[in-house]
Amino acid sequence: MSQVATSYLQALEKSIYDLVSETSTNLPTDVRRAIKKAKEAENAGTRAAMSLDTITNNIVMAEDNVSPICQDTGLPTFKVKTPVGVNQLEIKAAIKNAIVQATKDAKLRPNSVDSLTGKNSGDNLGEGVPVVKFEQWEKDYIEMKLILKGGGCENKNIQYSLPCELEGLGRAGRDLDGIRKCILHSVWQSQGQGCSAGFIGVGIGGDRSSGYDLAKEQLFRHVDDVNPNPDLAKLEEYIVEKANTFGIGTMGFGGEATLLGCKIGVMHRIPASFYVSVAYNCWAYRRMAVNIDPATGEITKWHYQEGERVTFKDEPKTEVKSDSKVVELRAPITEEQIRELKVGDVVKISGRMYTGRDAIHHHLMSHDAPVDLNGHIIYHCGPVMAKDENDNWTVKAAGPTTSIREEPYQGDIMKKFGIRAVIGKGGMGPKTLAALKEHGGVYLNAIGGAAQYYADCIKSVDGVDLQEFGIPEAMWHLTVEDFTAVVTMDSHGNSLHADVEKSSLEKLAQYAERVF
Ligand SMILES: O=C(O)C[C@H](O)C(=O)O
Ligand code: SF4
Repeated sequence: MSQVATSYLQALEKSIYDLVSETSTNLPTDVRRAIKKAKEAENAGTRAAMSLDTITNNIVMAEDNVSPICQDTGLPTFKVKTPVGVNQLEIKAAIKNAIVQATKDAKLRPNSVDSLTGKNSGDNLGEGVPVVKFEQWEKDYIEMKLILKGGGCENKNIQYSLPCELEGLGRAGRDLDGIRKCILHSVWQSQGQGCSAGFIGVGIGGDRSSGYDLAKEQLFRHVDDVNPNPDLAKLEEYIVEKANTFGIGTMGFGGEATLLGCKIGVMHRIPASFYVSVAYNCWAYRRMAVNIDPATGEITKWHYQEGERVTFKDEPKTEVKSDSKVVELRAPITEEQIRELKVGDVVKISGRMYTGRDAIHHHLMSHDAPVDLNGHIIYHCGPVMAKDENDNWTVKAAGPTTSIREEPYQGDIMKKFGIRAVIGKGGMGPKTLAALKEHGGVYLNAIGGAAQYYADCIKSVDGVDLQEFGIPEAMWHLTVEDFTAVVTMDSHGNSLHADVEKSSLEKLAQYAERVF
């Protein structure tokens, strides 16, 4: 291969690596502005304001450390437009190489799992992973867009087939008003589980797959653009305004900011089908795009950076509200200590905790635990890990994962092993709530996506079990200091999540009347 061709390929790979690293570690300017607006909407001292404080601290830390904003770096999805004549096979190969390198450098979590065997490939490659979609265009440069959309918000995507019946809103018919109801419902059903305050992309029409594609395509629009279709522009504005009256708030803790953006696209459908597809994206809205010179492989432009840059540095700190009790916890914890905790209390944990998520919960149902969990704390977390120069594990990113997935197991496992506390995000359901009451347990909510903030609380990694499940799913033994979380389900039958779900349903029901 000629010298020119080699240096083009090297430069291209480096450009893609930079795109991946930047997307994972540095939120775009338009997203930062939306988060700043959310922060300004919250009353100082509330749980929502404190959570947003943690989120903005985390954004600063991720940028400074050049480390993932959230540990779940998602399913890397590239959309590439190329001038006629550019070799797409070379671009695909360069994307794969860049992904492997970014995974080695802990800019991405190894996230590609064989769906049948459960084996993690370790390098983010796999059948259909990463997702790369090409299109040709008339322009003379390459445009490459990337979105790293995590699993928790992906799980909150929803597709409606009209006509349908919706909780709180009644019948949604095949017209603009039916569409309006579906979109409002989609935000409500997400609660805090997709790490609200979030952004939604909506696709009207198409079939089941093209509808979702259209919804996801909307996530590449600028947060502050205006839809060229006046009906959709009106609907987008309406949805953001009304969704922010639901009172779901950041992480579902209650509050003013629930939805930071709504972008709607439309396409034709066939007579029998009428889909409204909604793609929910967490606040950690990691999407970026670059233009690349096809002669040199160099980046010529970064997108989403227009306007005033919000750094979140040197912002005044929100103090913990005076009526929240702050309790220090250290495992092993007694039942008496747990029974004293009430919903709304803030806990600061120091000492040992163990990670455990989907594979561990499934495993513990039918196996012994590798360590004594009596009185201990399980953290629903799949971290990004790296080895330091002495071959010791270090934590690169470690926020909570969505706890509701463990609902079928959690109560049984707590009782079986004597676990006293679980930390996660988004809350859990009635089965776990009943078990917390019976056994003397507590659910602690951490701030989803705040992976740098929590990684900083982890002072050492003292061991690991069940590593065969892959890095995110292994049981990591961590020593933490001042790891802060909020009691959102206590041992007296109280659940903030159940309360917010109920009150937000009442708010949703106020919008049942026809508007469009
Ligand atoms: O997989 C994770 O670490 C988190 C996930 O994105 C989630 O929101 O549950
Ligand atoms: S943990 Fe939250 S912020 Fe991170 S990917 Fe999942 S939904 Fe997004």
